[in-house]
Amino acid sequence: MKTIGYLGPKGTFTKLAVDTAFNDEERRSFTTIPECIDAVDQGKIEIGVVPLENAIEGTVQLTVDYLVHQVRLPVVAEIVVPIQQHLLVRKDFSGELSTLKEVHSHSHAIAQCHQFIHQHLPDANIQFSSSTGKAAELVSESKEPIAAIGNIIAAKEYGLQIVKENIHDYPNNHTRFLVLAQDRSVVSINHPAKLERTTMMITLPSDKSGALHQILSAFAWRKMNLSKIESRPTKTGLGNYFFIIDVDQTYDDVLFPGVKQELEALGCSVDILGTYPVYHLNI
Ligand SMILES: O=C(O)C(=O)C[C@]1(C(=O)O)C=C[C@@H](O)C=C1
Repeated sequence: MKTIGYLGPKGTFTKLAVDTAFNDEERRSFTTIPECIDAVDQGKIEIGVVPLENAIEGTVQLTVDYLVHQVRLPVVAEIVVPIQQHLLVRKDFSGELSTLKEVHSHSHAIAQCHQFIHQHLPDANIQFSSSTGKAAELVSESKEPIAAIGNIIAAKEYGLQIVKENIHDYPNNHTRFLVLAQDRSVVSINHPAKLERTTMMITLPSDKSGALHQILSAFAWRKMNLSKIESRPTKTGLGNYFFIIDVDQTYDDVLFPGVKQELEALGCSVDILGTYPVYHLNI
């Protein structure tokens, strides 16, 4: 039986994404994203699912950085799920929201609810946790008037009440999760894929004027549709960046090798991080 690792503990959005996409594979919870990625890399589990990007807060930098700088694992699928953030407190809490002393959650969840916190919990200390599930667990074990931001499953798993629903600051809140595996044949998601995507990493030669324009031209004249371009530091010195580029089509033997050749001729280095189906799922 295959095992799927996820950012845990129970009640996280990552777990929700896993349960929505997969059937009977075994699940194993990890406290951090790197631990989950390492376990796939070391062959302790076959599949890992980690958050990549949220519609409100953007990229989960830890995931990108760890995959680029530490452990290169193929991305074999992407799962996109809606994200509804709720304010969770213990069932015996009956005070006003303004009396809550602390609000706990994952940094991305906190960021998705900044306005709500600003308006309704101005005196609460913000405490970051390794996941929304961890925050809910912590609140359930505390006697203090504190809250967590998390989902409905976390409320159920940790016996908490939802005092305020849908507290994320913008509608259409979704998160992209990456499915990582050494062998893509072990991954089976029984839903129709919405599209195919290829993620590339491109490092520019230093200080070459017009380099980014030339990179984009290589895709543009081939009519290849980019859905994301983001720069990240190479961690080799100030001003040194690489680009992560998502192309909304599957890797092929004509267009992609052509782009690669053209970019390498410009002095860029090009890596394919994965070519994979994208599943938009409803929880
Ligand atoms: O803490 C969780 O529940 C997670 O699964 C992590 C995570 C994230 O890293 O973005 C996933 C989805 C939400 O956007 C908030 C938090």
